[in-house]
Amino acid sequence: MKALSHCEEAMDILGKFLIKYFSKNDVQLKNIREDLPKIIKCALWGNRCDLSQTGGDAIAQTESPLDLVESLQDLMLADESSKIVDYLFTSLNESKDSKILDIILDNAGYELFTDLCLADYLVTYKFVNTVRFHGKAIPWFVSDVTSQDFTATINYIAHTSKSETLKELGKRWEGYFKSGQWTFENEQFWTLPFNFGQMKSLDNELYSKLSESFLIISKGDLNYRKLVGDIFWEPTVPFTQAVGSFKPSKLLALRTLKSDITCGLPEGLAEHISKNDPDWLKIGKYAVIHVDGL
Ligand SMILES: O=P(O)(O)OC[C@H]1O[C@](O)(CO)[C@@H](O)[C@@H]1O
Repeated sequence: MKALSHCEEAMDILGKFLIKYFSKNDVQLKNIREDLPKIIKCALWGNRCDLSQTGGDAIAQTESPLDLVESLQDLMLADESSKIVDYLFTSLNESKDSKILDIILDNAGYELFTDLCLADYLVTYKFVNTVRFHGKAIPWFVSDVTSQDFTATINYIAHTSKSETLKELGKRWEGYFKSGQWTFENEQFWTLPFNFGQMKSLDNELYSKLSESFLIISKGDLNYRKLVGDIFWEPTVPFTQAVGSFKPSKLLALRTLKSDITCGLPEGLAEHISKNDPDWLKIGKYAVIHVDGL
């Protein structure tokens, strides 16, 4: 909760941006096309704020999240966000009313706030109709979201926060849960010692559930490791190949690098960075956006 309340200033900036947007009746598609990648990248960089990086001490995100997106662009080693934006826009014209977004969550605190903002943006502009948030059944990797964290976060934002904007946003989110448009689920698979490639054979029910999805978003470093089998791939091996048999639906992975697994990088980039920045793989400074199925 400290990690969340310490970031109130940054949350307020992002919250104001969204609320201003949501209250306009004449939002142009061209503005959404420009802003959607920024909201996606706010959720990406939210993954820097991870208590496992500081041995449990709260990290404060104090800068404007939207300014950060621009200033951190050079630290993105792969950025396939345009593929996902194209996919979302192309599908806007489909009359399907059952587009499910699944978000495989990572950390509570500021990161969860940015995930909720992204979900709200995608629901508000009808890119998806429902959202299933997948958290952990037991506490996991210091700050991973459990059901208690999830409820406490929405409660804090809707009722305790000092910002009227955040309160408004929190109440919108309570409404989504009341109506059943958003749900929180915490299947056991996420805290079992298996890679996602093993899901189909070990937890077919979950795999089938994810197969209904219009888009799956995987957050963070550990989920990414599980996606690519926790294998030391050559850095240039395509992400799609590293993901292997885990193909329930289209997939978007948002990860800041905190462990020594890489893939999907341009030729020579890994060698170049490791010369100048030997700890590059472990400090959450660099990031990737990878997609599969597109
Ligand atoms: O919260 P995230 O982004 O999944 O980070 C977890 C990562 O942090 C570490 O615990 C330490 O950096 C890694 O072993 C692990 O992959």
